[in-house]
Amino acid sequence: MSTKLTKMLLAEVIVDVKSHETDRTFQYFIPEELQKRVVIGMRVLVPFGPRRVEGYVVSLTNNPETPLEKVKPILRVLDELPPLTPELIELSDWLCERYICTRAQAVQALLPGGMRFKSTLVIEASDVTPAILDAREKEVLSFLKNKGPQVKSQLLKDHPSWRGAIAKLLQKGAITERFMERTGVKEKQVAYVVLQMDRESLLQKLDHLQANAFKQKEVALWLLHQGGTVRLRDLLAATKAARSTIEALRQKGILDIEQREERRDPYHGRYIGEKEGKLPLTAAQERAYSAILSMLQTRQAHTVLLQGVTGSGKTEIYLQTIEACVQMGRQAIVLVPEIALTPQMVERFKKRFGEDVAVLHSRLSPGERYDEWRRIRQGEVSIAVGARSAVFAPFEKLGLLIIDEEHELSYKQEENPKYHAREVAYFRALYHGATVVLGSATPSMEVRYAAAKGRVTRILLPERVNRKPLPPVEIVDMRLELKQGNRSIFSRRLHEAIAEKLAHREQMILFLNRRGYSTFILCRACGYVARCPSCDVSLTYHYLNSIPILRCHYCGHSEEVAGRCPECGSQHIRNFGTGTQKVEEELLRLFPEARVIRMDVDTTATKGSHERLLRTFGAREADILLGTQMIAKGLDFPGVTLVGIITADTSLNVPDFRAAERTFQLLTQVAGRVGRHDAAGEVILQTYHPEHYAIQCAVTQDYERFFQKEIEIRHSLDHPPFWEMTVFTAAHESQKEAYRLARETERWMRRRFSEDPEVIVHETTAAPLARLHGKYRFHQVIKYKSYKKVKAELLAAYFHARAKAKKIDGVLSVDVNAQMVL
Ligand SMILES: Nc1ncnc2c1ncn2[C@@H]1O[C@H](COP(=O)(O)OP(=O)(O)OP(=O)(O)O)[C@@H](O)[C@H]1O
Ligand SMILES: [Zn+2]
Repeated sequence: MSTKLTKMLLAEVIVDVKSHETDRTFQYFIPEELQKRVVIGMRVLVPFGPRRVEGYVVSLTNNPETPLEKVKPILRVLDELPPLTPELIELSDWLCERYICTRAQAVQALLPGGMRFKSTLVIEASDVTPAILDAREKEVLSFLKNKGPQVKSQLLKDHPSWRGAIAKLLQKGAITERFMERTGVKEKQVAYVVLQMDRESLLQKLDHLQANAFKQKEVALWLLHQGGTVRLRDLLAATKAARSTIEALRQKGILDIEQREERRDPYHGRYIGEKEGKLPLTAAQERAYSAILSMLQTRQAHTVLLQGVTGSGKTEIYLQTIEACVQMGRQAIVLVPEIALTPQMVERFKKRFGEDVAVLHSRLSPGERYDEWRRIRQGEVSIAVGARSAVFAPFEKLGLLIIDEEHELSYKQEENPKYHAREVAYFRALYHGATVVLGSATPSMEVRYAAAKGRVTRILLPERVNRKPLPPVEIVDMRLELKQGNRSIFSRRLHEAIAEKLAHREQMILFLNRRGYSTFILCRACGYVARCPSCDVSLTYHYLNSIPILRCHYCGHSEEVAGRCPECGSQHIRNFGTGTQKVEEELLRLFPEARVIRMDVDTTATKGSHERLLRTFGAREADILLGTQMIAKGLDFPGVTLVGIITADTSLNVPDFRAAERTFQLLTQVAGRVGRHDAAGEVILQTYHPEHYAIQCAVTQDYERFFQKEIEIRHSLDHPPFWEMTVFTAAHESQKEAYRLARETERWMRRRFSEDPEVIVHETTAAPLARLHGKYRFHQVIKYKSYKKVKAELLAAYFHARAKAKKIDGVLSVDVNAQMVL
């Protein structure tokens, strides 16, 4: 026994349990038979309380923390290759520290979601029926008997009032609980038929078969003809053979059936054979390319801001620097915002690099994601293109990390860990001595300011590749339109332009950053506005299969539209404001001959719909592409000669300090969709705020002027990039409790930092979205110059207030380096 013990090694394991109390590593011993496979970074199955959960080995040791008899064993190893590299383990530690999350959350952010091992607590009625049950208990029991086994947490969520009854029924033995386990996605195994002998021996063998075995002969010869290995499914389909025929051949040793792994390919080998060569670079591109290349060669971490107007050929620079990087034996990651939304981008990478590219984004099935991820982990590809989470692509020799449209808010994750892809890229660049390239026509204030301070190298591409000027932008003041009696969505100018383009068979893009039919409905008699019962927002009017319906864009609540005001009974209840559905309806009314494609969250919900709509438009089978911000970036259609901005004001009215920046960026991006090719283009911009600097600068597409103006405002208001901002959000059904909870963090931080000029502790205030999902929300904002200084206290304040939150059933969350404060 004792000799065995000295041989035994222990593993320090992060367990998949969602709680700050279990946020440390646990020791497990490594059974003899798993000695070889339990290595650092490996995913294992371990017992935890009554459950079996997934865990991640972060180190190995021989020093037990508790008596060895009490240490439980690792049950199983879940992968062939450890999914976490040493770098990723370090990165997960950094994520915890930087964004205040649990270690399990940090590790899971690094791995493709589908591979997680899940165990869920299920309850069901037993055979025991106790004599005495109260009404509630009877209700629960009959529910379970009718509906069968239920996931406990879900049931409690749906019926919070059943909690007590369920506990009592468990005590009485009337219901039982058990863990239901589900392993995550696995390699896809496919049955193959493999010939077991060479041609000569096969022909001999077939000669000796009985004369009536002609089907067996036919199948064997077909297999020989196919080269000896085919999928079982294909063989059955091609030869129409029965299973028994195959079995007979197998028993004679002529063939065998093997399970082989088959990669799921989200792009089905598309774009193969459509390889595209590189373009000769323009002088400006060449300068940018050489600058990035020389940084790559230093093998030191560098950051470049590639600031190029729309159509300046940034993508070509990405492609060529990646090629150079791969030739150096290193790897590259390219992040694009919501890649599923830019199939044109994927296409360019696939056509340039073919099989050397893995694509990662949320619209892939879990199996496809897992396989693409494994192609990266196993070193089969050198390039990963994807949305935010692709920044974690498990490459081991990273050279280049490119973030396209660097200013996009979607690079910040809104759930734990609330990381910013740009910051993760910096971490990885430092680890690997890699270069980070941040590309944008309208850089974020943070990055442009860092360039001004010399922390980031700025490279400018001031002109479009083809020297085409940026399109002229014409402002239409909608207040004047109204004064002059035009109540339509379209100004006379825009109306005219649409008619003219239609007559010339030219294409156009119409932009409105608001989906649904109208913004809200209002009773003109009493002022009643239909609001969500659980959120502090008005409901949006939609048409769903031509039936009007009211919807909450935050919680998904929907209800019928009343014909009369539910408050005063008046019939003067009308909808106000304009969404994409209403614009579409108006277009069809005013221009019945126009072929319109509407693109927003509602029309692109199904897989592939986004790509299909864009392809239709690209093939010029439609005249007008109408959409939300989904169509603002990355698109390049030569047939488009007009961009119409229905209203520039939607993002301006958002109660957030980035509203002006957002508006300027969006408008510049949309305007950039036109005039990129031979045909001249124009932009018509409708607004009620023509004098606003964000709109004025967008009209002249003058980024630098915008930056100067905005940076002054940020400075005078103590906003980022001068200060970093962390936000505590407290939520509770009771307004008072929500406020008190947020106040806890304020008090804590004040006590530590009231004298410190480099930390600003703001007063607790109601959140702009003051109620959501039935809970009141309060914000408490901390601003500081150095995260290092506040880190420990932020964490302490969070733990302190979270303990209170637990007692009163409230929710407390913290967002470090918050991007949006809603
Ligand atoms: N060196 C080159 N020679 C010829 N054409 C080029 C060259 N570089 C880029 N192009 C073409 O110019 C167009 C614009 O380039 P690209 O899409 O790379 O610009 P971008 O800066 O990424 O634009 P956006 O930010 O608007 O998406 C593309 O059609 C591209 O094929
Ligand atoms: Zn709601």
